Amino acid sequence: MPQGIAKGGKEDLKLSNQSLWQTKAFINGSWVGSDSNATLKVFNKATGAEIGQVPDMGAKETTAAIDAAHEAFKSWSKTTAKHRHDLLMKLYYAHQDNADDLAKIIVAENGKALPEAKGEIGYSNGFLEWFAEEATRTYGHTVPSPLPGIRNVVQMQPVGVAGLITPWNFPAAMITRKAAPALAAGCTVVIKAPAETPFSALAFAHLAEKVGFPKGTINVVTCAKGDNEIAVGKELCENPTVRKISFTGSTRVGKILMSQSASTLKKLSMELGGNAPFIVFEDADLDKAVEGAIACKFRGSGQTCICANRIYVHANVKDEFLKKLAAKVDAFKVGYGMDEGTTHGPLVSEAGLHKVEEHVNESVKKGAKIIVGGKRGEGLFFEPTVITDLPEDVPTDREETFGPLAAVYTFTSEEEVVRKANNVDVGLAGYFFSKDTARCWRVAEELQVGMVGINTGLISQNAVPFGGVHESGFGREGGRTGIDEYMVQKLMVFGGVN
Ligand SMILES: NC(=O)c1ccc[n+]([C@@H]2O[C@H](COP(=O)([O-])OP(=O)(O)OC[C@H]3O[C@@H](n4cnc5c(N)ncnc54)[C@H](O)[C@@H]3O)[C@@H](O)[C@H]2O)c1
Ligand SMILES: O=CCCC(=O)O
Repeated sequence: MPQGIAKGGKEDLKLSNQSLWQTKAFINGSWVGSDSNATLKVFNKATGAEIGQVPDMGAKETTAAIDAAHEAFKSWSKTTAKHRHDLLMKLYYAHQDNADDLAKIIVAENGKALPEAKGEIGYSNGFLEWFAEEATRTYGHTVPSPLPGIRNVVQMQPVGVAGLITPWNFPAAMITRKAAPALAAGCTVVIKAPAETPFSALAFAHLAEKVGFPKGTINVVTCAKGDNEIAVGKELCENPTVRKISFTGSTRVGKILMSQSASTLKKLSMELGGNAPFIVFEDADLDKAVEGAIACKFRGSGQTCICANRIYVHANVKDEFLKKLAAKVDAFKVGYGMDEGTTHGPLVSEAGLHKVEEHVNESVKKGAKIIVGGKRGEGLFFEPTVITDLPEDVPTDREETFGPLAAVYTFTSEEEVVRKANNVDVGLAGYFFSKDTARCWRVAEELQVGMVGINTGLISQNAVPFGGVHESGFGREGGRTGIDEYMVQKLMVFGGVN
């Protein structure tokens, strides 16, 4: 249970590179406070210690950041792809050199355990490297014309200023997954840092400044949750200078941003919530399935958009699966992420904690059985929990828990489980375990999701397209097409070529 209470302030982190810890926002190449001098306090999610304050900005500062990005776009968009590649690689190496410190910043502001934070930094830095390389491959194409004397050329051009709105669950990786392709394409960016975890965003800006990104190419606006967050988001969505919005977060907020962006018809990428099914067929390798469920369900203490939310296990193997799963969950060491041996951290907020508690309590009230955990701990901690015997119409059927709750259902046929798996409005990730090759193809094709893990619980990689279908949003991040989200096709038709 929670350990290390009363520690976790910024000094405890003992950063080798203190300059990574920036406490001002970054606009037009300058570190600035808010116009009103208002600040927002940021807390260590495990210990409750205040770790620092950052400016609480609003629409006015956001407009200044957009103007700066617009000015910088004029020259940045004209740089060669090789130049952008070289600068992004410098940024990649700067991140690699500071990897340990960057991971500690994530532990302090997000709460995940240090090994997992290091994993996030590896993932995050990978986007810088990947998109540095993709910068040089933004090929256009030629099209044979049906008309005489005509030659068609399609060139890829950067869309313009991009507004990037990122969540707290991957404070570093969600920024590089958006900013790296944007910058590689020739766009300039305004990042709205999450209120819960602004320091990783500011460390990113600091390293970008150090390696020589020109002023205005990267701007970071910080703000508190509530009115200012809404004002910043609205300005990004409604300001006609911004030509692209990329958002990762809840479906609820994604819909608001999409409707705000309609006034200026912006190009959009929406990476929204999920409700991932995780299916264990009768013929699955159960040890591998348990390993996959642990990795996928409890990553970030269950606070990832691709976490398993509904674990369906064939009735004939359910008891064995549950026994193995419960033993592993029981062995977690929950606590402050910098403490030796900690495997899992707290939730990010009281609202997040409350949601997990509600999901457990409502399910139990309707007849579900708790196998492990089930209660709040101190502060923002919730015991890693396994429940089973879920009746019809429990919260996990309808929405993602976004917390350390493994809800284990049973099924008896492939048709039944695929139908249940698809019976949600969202479709981000899905997983299943089976040794039957034909079934693997069949179920992978039938699941209505953007990404499917077959005999694995880990699917995230910088080299593959990440994104969903239905109310999980649209657009793909990472992979070969990730840079296209920040580019537009320009058709050039040359006449008189006789
Ligand atoms: N897809 C994901 O990775 C992801 C990330 C965070 C939360 N969620 C989902 O959302 C639920 C609630 O968490 P939450 O309240 O942090 O999610 P949220 O969607 O409210 O917040 C996500 C991010 O969006 C920003 N945001 C919120 N309202 C905004 C607005 N009006 N304009 C501009 N930006 C705004 C915030 O910076 C926040 O960090 C979670 O339980 C989970 O289901 C999903
Ligand atoms: O939660 C959102 C992103 C998760 C991931 O990239 O693996």
